[in-house]
Amino acid sequence: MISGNSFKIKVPASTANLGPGFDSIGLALNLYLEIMVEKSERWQVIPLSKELEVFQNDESHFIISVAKQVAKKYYKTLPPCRLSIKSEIPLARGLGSSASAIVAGIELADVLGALNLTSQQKLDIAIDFEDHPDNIGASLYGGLVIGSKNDDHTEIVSIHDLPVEIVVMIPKEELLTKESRAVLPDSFSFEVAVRAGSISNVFIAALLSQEWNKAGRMMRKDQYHQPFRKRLITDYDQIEGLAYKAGAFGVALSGAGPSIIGLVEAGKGKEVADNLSLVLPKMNVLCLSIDKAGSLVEPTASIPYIRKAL
Ligand SMILES: Nc1ncnc2c1ncn2[C@@H]1O[C@H](COP(=O)(O)OP(=O)(O)O)[C@@H](O)[C@H]1O
Ligand SMILES: N[C@@H](CCOP(=O)(O)O)C(=O)O
Repeated sequence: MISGNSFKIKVPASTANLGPGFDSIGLALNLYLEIMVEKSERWQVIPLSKELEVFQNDESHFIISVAKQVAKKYYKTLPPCRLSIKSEIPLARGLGSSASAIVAGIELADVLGALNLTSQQKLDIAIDFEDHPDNIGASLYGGLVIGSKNDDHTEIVSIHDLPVEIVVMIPKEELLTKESRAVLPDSFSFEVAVRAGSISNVFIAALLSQEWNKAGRMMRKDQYHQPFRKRLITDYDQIEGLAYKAGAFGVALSGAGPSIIGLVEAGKGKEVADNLSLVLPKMNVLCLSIDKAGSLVEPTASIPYIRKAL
């Protein structure tokens, strides 16, 4: 439990779906949203990253608004603070920036309102803001998460020892998740739903048993969203081919896009990313690893990170 007048919140980015795990599978990435929080006379936001300068700098800021809504659920009022925010997570590129912001808002409310929420409670609250557990689950728990949202409860399994690196190919253009969800069908036939579910099942089983090529084949066969979203992504098929050729065992749209991920066996990511950046000069190609900690809160006195209540 953090007390005192200043603390820091750190939340990882995430990539969702990994192809066939639509709205269910997420992976936390080592790119971070970081917020220094200090008590103040009024709510104030100081953006420390250029990309964040577009947002409101008062209490209408998204992260503060989430925190206030969470506090209200518990009949609490939060004391005003100054938030100095920096972020390595590009906005609207399919790397879960909105989920990271939501998780940061929940952590903010938890500390300032002394709510002492468990991870499961944070997850159930986060689901009210973003209806699918893939990104928020990964940002909260770290690692690989497989989640299922049901009427009153969200179940999550999180796995922290997957020997995989992630090469992310990020275009300059943004694509809002809302727009990318708008091209998806309203329903599937029973036959397609069964096939799509079986592909997702084999994918996750193959990934966990480290049958990399089988996992990669299943990523390519996704039926839920990629066939419909590909047309929104410039040169998807060509980039997918280049990523396989460079050594990725599986390639997929990152979340709702437009970024594309290549999954690579641990230790080979840098070489694959270096090769891809040569052939994709217009994209920002990063070699990332899996964040294992999930969201963290630490006092700014710089004592080691404190884990949240489980
Ligand atoms: N750090 C942040 N501060 C304020 N708003 C944010 C932040 N990060 C994300 N958002 C909001 O989330 C939107 C992007 O969400 P979304 O379309 O779901 O893409 P992403 O794939 O990055 O999550 C941004 O345009 C912004 O409105
Ligand atoms: N399952 C969601 C994931 C959206 O991720 P984001 O990082 O693009 O917000 C979807 O595919 O719509």
